[in-house]
Amino acid sequence: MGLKLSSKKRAKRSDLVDQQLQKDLIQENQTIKIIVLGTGDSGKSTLLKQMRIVFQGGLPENDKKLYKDTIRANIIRDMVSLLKAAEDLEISLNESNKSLAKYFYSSVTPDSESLNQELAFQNRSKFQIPDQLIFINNYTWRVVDVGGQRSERRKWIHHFDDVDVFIYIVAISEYDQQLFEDSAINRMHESMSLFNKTANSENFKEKNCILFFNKTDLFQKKLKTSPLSKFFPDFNFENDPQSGHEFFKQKFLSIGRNHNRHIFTHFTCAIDTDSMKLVLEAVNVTIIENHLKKDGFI
Ligand SMILES: Nc1nc2c(ncn2[C@@H]2O[C@H](COP(=O)(O)OP(=O)(O)OP(=O)(O)O)[C@@H](O)[C@H]2O)c(=O)[nH]1
Ligand SMILES: [Mg+2]
Repeated sequence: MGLKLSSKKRAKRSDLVDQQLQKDLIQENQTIKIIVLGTGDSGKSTLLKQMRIVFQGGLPENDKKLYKDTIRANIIRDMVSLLKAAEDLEISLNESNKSLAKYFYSSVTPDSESLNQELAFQNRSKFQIPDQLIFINNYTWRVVDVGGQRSERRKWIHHFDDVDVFIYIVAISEYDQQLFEDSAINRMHESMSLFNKTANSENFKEKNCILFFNKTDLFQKKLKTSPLSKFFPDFNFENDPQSGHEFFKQKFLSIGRNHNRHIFTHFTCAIDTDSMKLVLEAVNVTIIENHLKKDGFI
């Protein structure tokens, strides 16, 4: 039959299929799926931006444009809030402020907004690109960045399959703040309870974890006026950053520690690219070692 391949052709085709399968396997082996979790505002998306700056040499032009529009929209929205508050509090504006006010009010009419600006007024999570690729030498990090507020967390489960590395971010400066979603709840308590739920869940309980204590810059500043013991009465140490770091590190380690995994900790200021470069290089080593161990290479 004409449709039958000669045995030589069949062998060649089979070789090609084998080669492709091998290529796919290598490609697959070298893709590392990383999920970044933590409560709202802890710094997850900022960490991802720094990963792209440090390992990819910057952000793509399209993203920059989107951020520019978002920043502009946020400024306008916040100015309008301030102006409305001034009105409510009967604070009178001088002439130059009045013309500025007119400009800001007119900027929020629907027909004067670009599509991006309009989008910027919606929930910030809509701007998050949940799944981003970062190329580092022979490896591809597939980094999943989710929204951390309570309403966003129900979507997390869709990203839990095949996770290789679990990063959890705590905003250490939030020890004296209440949740945006529920003003009766302390943000640090929320973060500890969320860490308990996720780190000890079926999906992650045997996975190594990289734990970031972020916003150390704000933590340092805040301690001067907002004593830690006021919010955590079991903090019986000097009210200084080092003691505070150690205190929260032990709290989180005691929540997540078990015999099947390591928890690697880092204290970070995610908005500082120079310091994040060093942290992310250390994280890269941890991630590669983790990957090689999983595949039985070391
Ligand atoms: N001062 C300071 N600000 C930070 C730091 N890390 C992040 N931020 C700021 O904190 C805000 C929230 O950061 P995001 O990265 O958007 O937080 P997120 O965890 O992605 O928040 P959601 O997506 O809402 O869950 C942003 O304005 C960041 O610039 C830090 O280490 N220090
Ligand atoms: Mg985010």
